[in-house]
Amino acid sequence: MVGALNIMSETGDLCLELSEDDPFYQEKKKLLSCKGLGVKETLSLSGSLSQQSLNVAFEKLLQFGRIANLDKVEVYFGEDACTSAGLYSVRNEISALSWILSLISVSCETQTQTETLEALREAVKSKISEVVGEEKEEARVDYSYRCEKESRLVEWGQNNGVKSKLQIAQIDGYGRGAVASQDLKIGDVAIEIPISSIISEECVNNSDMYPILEKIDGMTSETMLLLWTMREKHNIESKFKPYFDSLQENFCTGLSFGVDAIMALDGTLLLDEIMQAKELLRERYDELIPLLSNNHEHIFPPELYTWEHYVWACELYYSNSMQIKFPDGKLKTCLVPVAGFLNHSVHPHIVKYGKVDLETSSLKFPLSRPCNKGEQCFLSYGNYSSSHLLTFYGFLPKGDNPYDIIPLEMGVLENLRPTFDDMMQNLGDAVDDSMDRENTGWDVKMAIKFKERQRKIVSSILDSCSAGITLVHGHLFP
Ligand SMILES: C[S@@+](CC[C@H](N)C(=O)[O-])C[C@H]1O[C@@H](n2cnc3c(N)ncnc32)[C@H](O)[C@@H]1O
Repeated sequence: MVGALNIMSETGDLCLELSEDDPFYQEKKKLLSCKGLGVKETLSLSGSLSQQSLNVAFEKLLQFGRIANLDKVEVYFGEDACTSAGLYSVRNEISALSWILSLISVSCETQTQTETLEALREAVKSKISEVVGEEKEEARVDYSYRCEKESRLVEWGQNNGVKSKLQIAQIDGYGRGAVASQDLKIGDVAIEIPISSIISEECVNNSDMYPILEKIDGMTSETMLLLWTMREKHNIESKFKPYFDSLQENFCTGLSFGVDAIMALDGTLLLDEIMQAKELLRERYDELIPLLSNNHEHIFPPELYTWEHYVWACELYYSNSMQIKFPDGKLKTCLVPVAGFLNHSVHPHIVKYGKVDLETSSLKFPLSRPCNKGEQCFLSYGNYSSSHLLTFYGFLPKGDNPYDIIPLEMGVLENLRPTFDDMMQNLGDAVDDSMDRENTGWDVKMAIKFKERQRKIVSSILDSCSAGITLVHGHLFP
């Protein structure tokens, strides 16, 4: 819980409090104070409020909610990431607004507060549509694709306690995705998965691998799970067989980029990111595999632990795993069948999903903004830059990605311009459109697309530098 809000019915006050359990309590306390707010705030909602007082109350509630709902990256950038309109990120805005709504909904209200709270609820809902307004679109479903493996997994889910209000389909530009099968409103749970249907370290702990792996120095629970997955994928008796059968044979992330694609990335920071990630994987593999071959071939069959199988498993975990907080308080890396079909968006419907519900022993995916029947339901994987998404997930998000733009200070504009001029030169000229795209590989196409985007960003930074410099000069030498 990121904060608390209660209504004290006798006085009609609304009390907000930042929870001391918040992992970024100190940082958020500072950010609140920058906005003139404390960790405890009271809003007076007694009687019927004028429109102006209501606006003031809503603004205060939103400012508090935004800071209480900042995630790790947003806390790190803090005020630097805050726009003049007070927005930190779309994810944060949706998160803050749905948080406010959920708190208002559960509050006990007296007769006099009903009207005020209803007006506040309306204000929150209209703000949510304002933030994501342009993002409502029907999913373009490819009906020629017969979702056989996917349907088998959905059926397996139903037999294992999975509840879903989404349908799995092949969607243009996204691979498989989840489409709302009915109109869903804020707070509705789109998918619910019992913990028994989640793949986590428990699976390794209950397997014959565990006694061997636990004796290996420096072995982490993530690596154990990776090794378990590499073998379990081929186990025809596996409880999770329909899940493994539904996975792609090739993930097509940046880690699988071939030489031509790597060359096409020349001059970008992504080239370094991919090369470093690949080298790290190779080093880990070379250290790990000899430890398994020591007399344990029956448990770790060498043909299942090849370099190719290892990269596949790493790509699976990079692109499909989730960090889930379990009732024992531990954060565990998990694979979550069915929910793994949810794609990412910078305008997500689901932002809060990382914690097992104690009452139901299940993982719930509640909506933070409405999703109408026929629309694709999106998750937020996190505030990632395009280079991270391409390296580890193999896609570039639609439209501009706000996390590509590092908050810049006016004072450093002069210093930045030559750096970005150099970067622009290194990126070279735009690719000739007449290039033979028909015979270009998927990886080269993606590399070229990434480079085009980088060119656009660097060019827009150069424009901003020039505009900023002109502005500063204008002030100094009117
Ligand atoms: C958790 S899976 C989601 C389901 C996936 N589409 C499938 O067919 O299995 C993550 C992968 O989905 C794809 N993906 C997720 N969000 C996307 C987006 N906004 N645009 C394009 N592809 C996306 C990427 O290939 C990513 O590695």
